[in-house]
Amino acid sequence: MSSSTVRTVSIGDVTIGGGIPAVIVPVLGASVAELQEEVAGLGRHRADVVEWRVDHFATLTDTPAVVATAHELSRLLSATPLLVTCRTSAEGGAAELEPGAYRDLLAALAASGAVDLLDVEYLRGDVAGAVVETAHRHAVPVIASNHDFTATPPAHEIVARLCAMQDLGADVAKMAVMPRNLADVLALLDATRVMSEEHARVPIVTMAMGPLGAVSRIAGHLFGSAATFAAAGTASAPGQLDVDDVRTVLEILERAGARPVPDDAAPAPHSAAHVPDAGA
Ligand SMILES: O=C1C[C@@](O)(C(=O)O)C[C@@H](O)[C@@H]1O
Repeated sequence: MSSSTVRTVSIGDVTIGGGIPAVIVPVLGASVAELQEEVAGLGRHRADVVEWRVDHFATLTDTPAVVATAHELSRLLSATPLLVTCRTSAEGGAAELEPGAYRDLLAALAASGAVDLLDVEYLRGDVAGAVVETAHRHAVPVIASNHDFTATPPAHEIVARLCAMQDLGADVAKMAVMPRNLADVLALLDATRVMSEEHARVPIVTMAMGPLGAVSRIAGHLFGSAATFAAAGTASAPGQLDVDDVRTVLEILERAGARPVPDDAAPAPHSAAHVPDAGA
C-alpha cells in the first residue's frame, strides 16, 4: 500500500499525517495547580497538541476529579488539541491500574467532551478494543500505543505491532522502543519506512528513546512518522528533546527541502522490516 492512501487525522487546525510532523508536548503535573502552571508556561512554545500524562496525577482513581481536570485543561488550551494518555507501569508510566479500572477511566475521559485524542495501550488485555469502540462512539480519535523500555524488537515485529494497532481500529498507531545500539535505531526507522510505504492505512508515530534515538525525534517524519513528542520543561520519556530545539531542526530540514519519501518511490526490495503477510 502506498503512503498516499493513509488517512490523516484532523483536530481543528492540526493534522496528524500528511508530511509535516505534529509536535506534541506533554504536561505531567500531579495536581490541578501544577498543571495550570505547566500550561501557562507553554504559551511561548509552539505545541501542536498537548498531551496530559494523567498517570502522574495524584488522584488518578478519583474519576470525577480527572474528568474535571480534563475540562480545565481543555479550557486553558483553548484551540490547542488535548491528548490524554494514561501510561501504565507495564509500559514505563506511573499508573498501577487493573485492566477494568484502566478501561473505565479511559471510557469516562472519552465521554467527557473535554478530550480531543485518547491514547490506549493496545496490549492492555481485552480492554483496548473496548476503549476504541467507546471513544469512537463519542467521536474521539484513538492513538494505540506500545512501548518497549528495555530493547528494540526486530523491524518486522515493529511493523507487525503497528499493523495490529490499525487492525484494532485505532486512528493512529504509535510505537516507542529503546535502542541499545545504532542498528536498533536503524531498525526502528526502517520499520517506520516500510510500515508507511507498504501497510499503513492510518498515520503512524514512532520513536527510539534515549540519547541514541534522538535522530528519530527530529527526522522520523522523513521515514513516515507523523508526530514527535518534545518537552517544554519535564520530559515524559528518556531522550525527549526540547520543543524549541525540535522546531528549529524541523525548520532547517524543511528549508533544505527534506520531505517524506514520495508516494511513487520504489520500496527497498530486501528490507529486514518486510512483513509479507502483515495486514495491509
Ligand atoms: O507514547 C508516547 C511517546 C513517549 O514515550 C516518547 O518517547 O516521547 C512520551 C509519552 O508521553 C507518549 O505518550
